[in-house]
Amino acid sequence: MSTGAGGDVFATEPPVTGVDQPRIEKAVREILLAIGEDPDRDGLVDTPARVARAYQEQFAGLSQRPEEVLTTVFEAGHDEMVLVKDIEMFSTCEHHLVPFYGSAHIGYIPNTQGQITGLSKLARLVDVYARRPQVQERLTTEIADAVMGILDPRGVIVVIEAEHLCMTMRGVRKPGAKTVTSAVRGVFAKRDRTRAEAMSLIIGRS
Ligand SMILES: Nc1nc2c(ncn2[C@@H]2O[C@H](COP(=O)(O)OP(=O)(O)OP(=O)(O)O)[C@@H](O)[C@H]2O)c(=O)[nH]1
Ligand SMILES: [Zn+2]
Repeated sequence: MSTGAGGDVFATEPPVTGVDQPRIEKAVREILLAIGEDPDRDGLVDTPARVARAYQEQFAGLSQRPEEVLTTVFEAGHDEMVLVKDIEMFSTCEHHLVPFYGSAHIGYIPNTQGQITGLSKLARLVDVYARRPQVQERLTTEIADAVMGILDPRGVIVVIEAEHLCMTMRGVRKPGAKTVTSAVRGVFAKRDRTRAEAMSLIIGRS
């Protein structure tokens, strides 16, 4: 369980360049040739352009910033835990460029002014980081650090459960294996009982 403090996550953000679609098209054509396929046959002729469009979507998070997404901040005077669980997420394993997918759960305890954000904004934040080449551990800590850095809550907990297609369809071939990662900050790192309460709400165990 990662317990490091948030803060410098924004300093490591990649530059916003967007996805270069013509370059992807050229590269995909090369890959098709390299696997011994004919990129000009009927079924494949539009594939490079399709993949370029799909990558535009799959990697859209590279040109989004967490602070653009976690915008709506209310002062609701609520200073107890807020937990959004079972946020469906799809990401791309940066080692093999195949999907890993599953659920993200985000809980936080607002600061003493009761600053909260819109619930959908937490799900949008997951997408900002998931739509990048990722490893699950970094995805988890980046979400936690962004919530910490932007909402300044008393604490945050992020748990992600995912299946990696690189472990399912190739390599070790273990369908069904789930990887669970967590990152806790603030009171969730300091207080066992607070963390246990959140964990029991998230996965029914403490
Ligand atoms: N920690 C971590 N490992 C990951 C993640 N996604 C993929 N991996 C692992 O990254 C490792 C890459 O290992 P390598 O030995 O370089 O690559 P490989 O020969 O394709 O490895 P195998 O998958 O074992 O066939 C594999 O063990 C993957 O299971 C992730 O999100 N987190
Ligand atoms: Zn992989």
